[in-house]
Amino acid sequence: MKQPFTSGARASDRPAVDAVSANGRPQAASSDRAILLIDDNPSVTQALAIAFRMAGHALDTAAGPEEAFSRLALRRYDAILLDMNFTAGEASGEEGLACLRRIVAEDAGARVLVITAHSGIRIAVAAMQAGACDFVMKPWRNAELIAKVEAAIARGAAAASMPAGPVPRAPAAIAAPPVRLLGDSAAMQALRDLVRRVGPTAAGVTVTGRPGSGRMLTAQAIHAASPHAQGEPTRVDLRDPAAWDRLDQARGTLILRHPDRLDAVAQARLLDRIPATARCIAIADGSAALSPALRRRLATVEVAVPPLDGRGDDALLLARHFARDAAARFGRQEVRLSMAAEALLATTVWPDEVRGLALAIERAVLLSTDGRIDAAALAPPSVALAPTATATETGFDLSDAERAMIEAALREHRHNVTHAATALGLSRGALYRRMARYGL
Ligand SMILES: Nc1ncnc2c1ncn2[C@@H]1O[C@H](COP(=O)(O)OP(=O)(O)OP(=O)(O)O)[C@@H](O)[C@H]1O
Repeated sequence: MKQPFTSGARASDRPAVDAVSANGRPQAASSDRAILLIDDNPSVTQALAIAFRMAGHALDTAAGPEEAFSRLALRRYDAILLDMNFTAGEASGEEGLACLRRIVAEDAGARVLVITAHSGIRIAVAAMQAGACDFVMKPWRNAELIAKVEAAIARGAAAASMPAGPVPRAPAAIAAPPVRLLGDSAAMQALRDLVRRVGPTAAGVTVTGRPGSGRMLTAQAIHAASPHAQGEPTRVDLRDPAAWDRLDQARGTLILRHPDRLDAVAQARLLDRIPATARCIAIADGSAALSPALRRRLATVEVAVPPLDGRGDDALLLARHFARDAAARFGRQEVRLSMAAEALLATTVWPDEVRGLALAIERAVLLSTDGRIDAAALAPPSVALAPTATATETGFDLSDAERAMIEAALREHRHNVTHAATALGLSRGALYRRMARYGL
């Protein structure tokens, strides 16, 4: 069971504030520290957001691991506060431990403080063993909690300026967010595991999969898990003759795009040009077209990125992530996906895989006027419920997707056909005809 949050911080508990505004209210000092709180209890997140703001720190919140990894992919946080249970009735701490292990595996420098129940010593110990840097027990005093977070950040900054370890880190304030391969499907968990295993080795790795599925992101994740992580990888698109000159200067990681599209002579030339000390990560449609000699150099291990339609609910998870990202980049409020939009996402095969999905979501965020994305906003005009469109033309399975979208829209609008039709971008008559066709 989750412990109730005690916000009973006395005035003396409150951290000092730097300034007082004209209206006499305390004004938040601005540190450039960014902290992420992962907790599903809105009263905890709201109370702590105020307490941290008073102490001069920005606090972002995530209601659970999915949102947390999305936020962690968008920016680097100086510290992360992690509750250990997210499901009602769950008190084992296993959910928090799994989340902690993934955070630390993807970013060895992450400063994670876990929040445990007052009797949660066993969980606190397991968390420290798994890589947490401190723990806080419920109920806490805000000043104490903030002091612990500040101390963790200070220790992190000191560690970052120490001589480099095997996978050195750049100082948090200037570093880009760590590479995060998002997705909770078994296929994506297996991909992350493989990245973790091959990343630290010197083995040549070829990342294969469909264009737009995340091959470059996977190559970057392998590089990020390697001993060369601090340096920028040298990228060479082998289709561009002018780019070949970069091969000669390559140090550390060399990311080679499309070696499989070279003919046999060019593949032999490539093998001669790759510096002996370079760690190669190739990106290819498949490894079959590589000559045996090049395969030995570039594809000791093949890492296959799964197609998006084999990743279950990941399309939805990614859609929410891209919506969050787009809203931040375009200066829009965060948008919500309607049930019909979610139904569409669950059944659509995007022509350009994850990139196609990201594009559709970004467009929908930009064009949304009411903070939500409906199904009609997601399908490009040529595929949106168009009677002439076919599955082969668009990759969009009309029979399944259309029925699911219509059912979802009707459910969402409590069977008000006019409202459901508007949400779907159809006239009432067109919706009635489709309802009849699907027996709805
Ligand atoms: N699992 C994922 N989590 C988060 N973002 C993802 C994921 N997979 C792909 N993306 C994003 O989708 C876009 C396309 O991915 P990426 O560039 O890695 O594809 P690719 O397979 O290398 O495509 P191409 O070879 O055609 O350039 C990028 O913006 C990438 O960050």
